[in-house]
Amino acid sequence: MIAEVIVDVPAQQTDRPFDYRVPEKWSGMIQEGMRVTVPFGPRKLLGFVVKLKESSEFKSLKNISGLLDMEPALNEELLELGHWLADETMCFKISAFQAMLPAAMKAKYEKQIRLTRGMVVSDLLPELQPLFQKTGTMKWDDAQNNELLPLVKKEMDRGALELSIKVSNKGNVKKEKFIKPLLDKEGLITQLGEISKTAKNQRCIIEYFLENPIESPLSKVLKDTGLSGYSVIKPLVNKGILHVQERESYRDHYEQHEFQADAVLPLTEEQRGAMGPIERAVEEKRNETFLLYGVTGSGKTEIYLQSIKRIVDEGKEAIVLVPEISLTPMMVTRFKRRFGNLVAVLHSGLSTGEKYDEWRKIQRGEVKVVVGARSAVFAPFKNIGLIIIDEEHEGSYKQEEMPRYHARDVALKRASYHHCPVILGSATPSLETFARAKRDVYTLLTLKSRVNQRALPEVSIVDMREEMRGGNRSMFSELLFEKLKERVEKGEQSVLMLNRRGHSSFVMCRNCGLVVTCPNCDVSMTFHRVQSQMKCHYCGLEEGVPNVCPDCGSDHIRYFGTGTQKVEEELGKLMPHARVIRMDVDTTSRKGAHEALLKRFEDGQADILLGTQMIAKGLDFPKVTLVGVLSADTMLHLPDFRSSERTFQLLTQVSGRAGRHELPGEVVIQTYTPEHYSIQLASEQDYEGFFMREMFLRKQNDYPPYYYIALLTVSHEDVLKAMDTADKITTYIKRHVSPSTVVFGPSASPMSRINNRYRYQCLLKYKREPNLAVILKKLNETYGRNAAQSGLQLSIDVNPFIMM
Ligand SMILES: Nc1ncnc2c1ncn2[C@@H]1O[C@H](COP(=O)(O)OP(=O)(O)OP(=O)(O)O)[C@@H](O)[C@H]1O
Ligand SMILES: [Zn+2]
Ligand SMILES: [Zn+2]
Repeated sequence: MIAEVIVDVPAQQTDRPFDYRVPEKWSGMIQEGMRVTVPFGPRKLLGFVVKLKESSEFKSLKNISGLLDMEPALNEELLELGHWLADETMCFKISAFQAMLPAAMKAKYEKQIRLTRGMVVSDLLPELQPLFQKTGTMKWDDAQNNELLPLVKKEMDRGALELSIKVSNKGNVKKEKFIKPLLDKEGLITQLGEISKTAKNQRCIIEYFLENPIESPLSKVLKDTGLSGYSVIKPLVNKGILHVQERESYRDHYEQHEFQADAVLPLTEEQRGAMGPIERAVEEKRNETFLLYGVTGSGKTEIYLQSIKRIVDEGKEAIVLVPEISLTPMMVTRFKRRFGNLVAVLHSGLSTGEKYDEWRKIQRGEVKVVVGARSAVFAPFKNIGLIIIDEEHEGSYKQEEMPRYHARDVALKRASYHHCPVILGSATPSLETFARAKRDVYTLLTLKSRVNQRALPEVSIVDMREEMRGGNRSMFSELLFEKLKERVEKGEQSVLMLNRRGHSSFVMCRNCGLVVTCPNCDVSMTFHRVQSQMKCHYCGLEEGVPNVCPDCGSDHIRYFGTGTQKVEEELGKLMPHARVIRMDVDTTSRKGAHEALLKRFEDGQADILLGTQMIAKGLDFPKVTLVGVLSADTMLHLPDFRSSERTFQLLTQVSGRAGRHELPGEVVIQTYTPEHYSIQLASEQDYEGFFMREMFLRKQNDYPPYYYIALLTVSHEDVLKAMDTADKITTYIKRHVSPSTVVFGPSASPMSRINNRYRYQCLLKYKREPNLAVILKKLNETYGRNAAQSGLQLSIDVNPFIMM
């Protein structure tokens, strides 16, 4: 039997299957979708079996050298999905397959030294013998660290040792010992009588099993008895009193949490109206896409929960996608309380091992629901009954690296395979989605009011230019300051959002106005207070703050702008009594920090939650009655056609955090452009007004959803090379597209240099471009082929989400 294998080399030349012979011993076992190891040139590589066949057109084939899976890592559907993903997003097949699997299943390549066939340990130099005694191999790194390489080299030259590569999973399966008594109650009592009084620990263990005569993990036994180490158990195992078995176990991030089951809420009339069509689609196994368009706090999540309940009751599975930053403990709790152990959670806060374990639970069908960020759309369920994408407009659903996929597209593709419905939910749907709903491509379900008719918060806009003219130089307007103070006094909570993009602290010379920029990228360096360092957020460069201006030599060099740290400082000065929790990349980078901060706020240990965009979504705190936006317009002026849309969405979302429960809410938006329609309409919470206005502009400028776009970016260290290639590419495209497609460029990218690479781009706008796939493929082949040698990089983004 022959296997077609896609090997683990993400490059143009290797982006096709290679034929290998399946050794006789594996002929019944090997299946499509399994991971194997194969010899490839001088190396050994991981690969995916994509097809099994009887014969090959090639004569001399190498054998598959190892099996990494006992079950296919990718089932038939996912394998097919991988091919589709590679075609749609112009990525390598291997990148597509790996994107669908947890990181733990990527290959770990380890150099090792082993005895050459026919050699025995005693043939080696005496110093090396003990090291090869056990397995006949040793790790290259160990040899290196122990200065043994010269000896090893000698033996290799003489042919006694050889180098090999061990391919294994990056992550491992956790094993745990499980202990159970082999004797009944009476037996244990008898043993207790026989054991010496001084063997306290052994007695303690026996007494434990008298109380709990069931099998328990070693860790639990030790924890409950306060003893440590397996060594206290071992004598009892040797005596035949206890039995030990090592088995696989799962690492559970939520082990410490207890989730109490909660009641299903009786739906409001509006909610029932939306549930009806979803239920019918589920019943009829119809592949229908719904847009659940409901204002913030209208009870969308409750509808998700109840729809999923139906699916699970039928024995089917559901995928729920939530943006990474909304995947808060609060959200997880809602699902865990409803579905208990049937829920798997996948988010970036989990360790590699925890993610791997959640994935295995899904693959084995031990859970029925997965709640997760973008990549959870690839959950290896076999019988999907429903896919939900909450906050469907969110940018984090688009992956900004290879494969550049959008989770929404993948969800729709999977739903059509499984003949099941999809629910897209949002208070501020993306223009693309709402337009489709208006044209009846998607079924529109609307929730106009908040649950229990709670009013949407009242929004005031403050013109910061006038504050300035009035002599207020603080970052707080008088109105916002008054309201904040009032909340602190009344013991109510406030949320303050600083829209950070482009407004984080920078370092400037007050004498000549120079702003310190990154030497590798054309962006200003960001000042970080804690380490007193400047960082470039694009290339990662870190530098100390200069004492004198590099340009004019003045020592009046200071940091400026309103980073969250700066706001925190100012709050400390203005309202020394207020307790503030700050949430930004700096305070949440440690594992679990995000959760802990939110918990403190929820428990009422702070008056003000101050943060970046990450606090805008999903939070549902009863005592929050005020939301303040410090600078609404920082995103408005970015060179991206979606900047108004993003501003509108963000302001609406963050406003929705106020007054969700008994207490009414208020919102204060500070801005330098109060007249802008995004800000005006967000303050009126008028999504449809915004939609009309923005659609008009998109139509005028030939942008999505009227046109599709594709963005090609060329980068090279040599500015002329980058420019010249972009020019060639643009010319090629212009010559081959149909007349209705518009081609722009070549032009410098908005981020014209990142990490010392100059960037040029070419932009296509098209309604229907039958040649697109062929053109892009051709360009990829031509310019991707020798990427390593030429130093040229071409990135192709079909339907880009960020235009930089
Ligand atoms: N039928 C119902 N009866 C009573 N309370 C409900 C009902 N449905 C939802 N709620 C409650 O109303 C609040 C808001 O509901 P939910 O979080 O589901 O809204 P949402 O539309 O998903 O919110 P957002 O998108 O703004 O995060 C929650 O506290 C929820 O428990
Ligand atoms: Zn200066
Ligand atoms: Zn940089």
